[in-house]
Amino acid sequence: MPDQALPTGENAALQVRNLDFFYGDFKALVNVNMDIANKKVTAFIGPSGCGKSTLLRAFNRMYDLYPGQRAEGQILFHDKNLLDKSQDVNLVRAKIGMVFQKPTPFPMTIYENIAFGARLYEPMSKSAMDDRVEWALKKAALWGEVKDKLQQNGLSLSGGQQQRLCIARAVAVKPEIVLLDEPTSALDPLSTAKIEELINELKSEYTIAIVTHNMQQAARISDFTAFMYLGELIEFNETGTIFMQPGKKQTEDYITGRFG
Ligand SMILES: Nc1ncnc2c1ncn2[C@@H]1O[C@H](COP(=O)(O)OP(=O)(O)OP(=O)(O)O)[C@@H](O)[C@H]1O
Repeated sequence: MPDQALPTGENAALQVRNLDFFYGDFKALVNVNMDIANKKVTAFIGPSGCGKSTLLRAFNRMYDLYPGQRAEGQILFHDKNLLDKSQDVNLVRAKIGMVFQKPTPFPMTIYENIAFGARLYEPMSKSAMDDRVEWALKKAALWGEVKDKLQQNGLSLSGGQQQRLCIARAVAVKPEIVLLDEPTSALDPLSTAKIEELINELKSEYTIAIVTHNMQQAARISDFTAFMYLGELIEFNETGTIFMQPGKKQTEDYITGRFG
């Protein structure tokens, strides 16, 4: 018996409907349908090239930056299709933030790494910004390590700290959803554990979608897991069910390491 029902309608932060995605003529996502649960962690797993990052990048229209890439179908966010050209893409990205595989701090101070994005979306006084920077760094469990060196370059931090800085930068804009694309694959086990702990804390306030190649990580931190293969969503369920009683042979083969 799953300990939580699959998200539907009112408890979904995003509703994905008949989503196809194209890189030029190549169809990388085929008719994806799923709901992303509000204030839960949803993990995306599957072999390399199955479309996990493509799906995540559709959630905040990151692909819009690249000519020749297009999504068809619907991703409903507060009852509106965020794929519609009429939707303000900057607003979508303010509400749906993203953290990438490789830590990507801006080449500026730790303070400015946080303040830069926050300022773009919400002009505020210096003291309000000081508070926001401290708040975001605390949310990302980094404040204690950097509070005395906020004017140091963000690139001077360790890889794990840089990734937490990127999470702080995403959170500083006060998004509703945080997308994490393999956020720990470039990190050592200790930094990975810190980020996993952080994800667990963040989910009380944010909806989180994470792509991971690490099966144990998906099992440890997610409430729901989606298994993808060749651009299709093969199976989506409560994480315990996916790992203990997968419904499809392909899912079972993947999680037991028989392919992928
Ligand atoms: N910019 C691009 N142009 C053309 N095809 C692309 C592009 N990016 C991805 N693809 C193709 O789309 C498919 C899905 O790629 P995607 O990066 O979403 O997979 P993934 O599951 O995230 O893989 P990985 O686990 O290796 O990161 C693959 O066949 C890939 O080759």
